[in-house]
This record gives sequence, structure tokens and C-alpha cells, in this order.
Amino acid sequence: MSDTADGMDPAVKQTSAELATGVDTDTILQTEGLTKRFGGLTAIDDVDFGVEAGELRCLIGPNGAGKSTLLNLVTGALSPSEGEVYFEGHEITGLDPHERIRHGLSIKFQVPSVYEDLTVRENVRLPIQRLAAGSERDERMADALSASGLSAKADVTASALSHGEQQQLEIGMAASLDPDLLLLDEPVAGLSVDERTEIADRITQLNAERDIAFVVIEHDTDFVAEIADHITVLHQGETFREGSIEEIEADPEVQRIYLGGETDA
Ligand SMILES: Nc1ncnc2c1ncn2[C@@H]1O[C@H](COP(=O)(O)OP(=O)(O)OP(=O)(O)O)[C@@H](O)[C@H]1O
Repeated sequence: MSDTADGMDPAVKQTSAELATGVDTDTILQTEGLTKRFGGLTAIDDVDFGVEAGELRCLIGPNGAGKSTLLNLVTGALSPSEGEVYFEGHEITGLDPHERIRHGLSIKFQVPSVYEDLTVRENVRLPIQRLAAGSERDERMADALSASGLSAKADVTASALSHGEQQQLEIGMAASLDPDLLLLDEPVAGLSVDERTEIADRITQLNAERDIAFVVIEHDTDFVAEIADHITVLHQGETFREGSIEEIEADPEVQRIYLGGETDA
């Protein structure tokens, strides 16, 4: 769609909703008509996906529904075939991933990518040293260690951490960039029940205490029920349903396409 003002710098375009109402709707992320084709396959099909500031949203759907593709379009890892992405009222469709991070967007990928030979503290220092120096850097590092819940393991080598602790470390590192929105792709895949609880606590704490909005892709409906304010169900590249966990769980059509196991999700 091209509801944005012609001739403006893309980085300062407003969403059509804002232009229509003149009111900041508190929408932090909005996609409009977002479409991604891979050859003949339409992985994301005309999706308008909105997230409010401070919200904790889960994105669910059967395998192949387009969840990761949607996240990758938001982070800039993929370019859309059509449509736009707006973040905090600015169009970011043409920005590369690093520019998007500077706008306050952060992502933690499914596979932990911590440096295994470095300690927890050294890992945490990496993203922060590019942003801050001196006492501010020290404060941010202490903050990131606390956000990860690993302050007591600051001098432990990352390779000695459990898989769950490595995920905690990555979430703490992502949070240390002070994002307004953090995107997590299956953060508890392969984790034990206790590790899942720890990650759920991290996410809900960061959301409540730092007002970081989250979009979390997850298959585990117990985990989704534990953390989500609001759920979006994707199916065959389209937004199929949105609602609370109660609404989604009670929806027979969602049961049919997803929760009931029509696919192998
Ligand atoms: N780089 C690519 N090239 C071609 N097809 C792709 C590519 N990435 C994704 N797809 C296809 O797009 C569709 C959506 O994939 P996507 O990974 O976004 O789904 P998903 O909902 O995240 O699935 P899962 O839950 O299994 O991770 C699938 O049919 C997938 O095979």
C-alpha cells in the first residue's frame, strides 16, 4: 500500500492509520499488505500484522504457516515482494537489519549464537562495547547480566552453560541493546520443563519491568498460555485468527488447522 506521504524520507513516513487519525495509536509494529513469494510459493500473503507497545504477543501456526518468514521480513533478513513494514510510525521496509536495530528492534534467533569460548561476562560485553564506554558500559553490563538471570555465573565459560542458560544469555544480550521490541523465534525449543519456566520468567519480567514488547514464535501451547497477552494464528501465509489464549483455544477452526494436529505442528 502507498498511503504514506509522497516524497518523504522513508525513515520518517507515518503509518496510514496515523495519517488517517492524526493520533499515535501506540502501535509499535505494523505491517501493511506484506507479501513474500519464493518462486511460485506465497509464504506470506497480504498480511497486516500489528503489535502494541509493551505487548507480549505469540505467533503460532502449523509448520510452514509463514511464521519465521514474517519475522524475517520484520527484521530485514528478507525483503518483501510487496507491502511495507512500519516501526514506531516510521517506515523501515527498505532499511537493512542493523539500521532496524538502531531503531529499537532486536531479535534472538532459534539457535543460540553465543561465543562458547568466552565467559558470560565477555559475551555480554560484546554488544554493549559498541554502544557505551566507561561507567555507562559497566552499568549496562550489570544490567544485561541481571536481565539474563546469570549474574552468579558471570565468569563461567559459555560452553559450560546448559542450553537453557545459553538461551537466557542471548535474551539478556538482546535486552541489553535496550530494544522497544524483541523478536524471539522458538526460544524454548528442545528445553526441559524447568528451563522453559526460567525462560518464561525472563520474558515476562523483561516485559513488565522494562516495557519491552515481544513477538514470540512458539509451538508449545502451554508456554504460549503462560506468557502471551495476545495470540496471532498464521495459516498458509495469512492471518487466520487473533485473540486471547482462551479465544484461540476455544476456536474450533484453530483446533482444526493447528491445535488438533491436522498438520505435524
Ligand atoms: N528461503 C526459502 N526459499 C523457498 N521457500 C521457503 C524459504 N523460506 C521458507 N520457505 C517456505 O515458505 C513457507 C513458510 O515457511 P516458514 O519457515 O516461514 O514457516 P514456519 O511457520 O516458520 O514453519 P515452522 O513452524 O516449520 O518453522 C514454507 O512452505 C517454506 O518451505
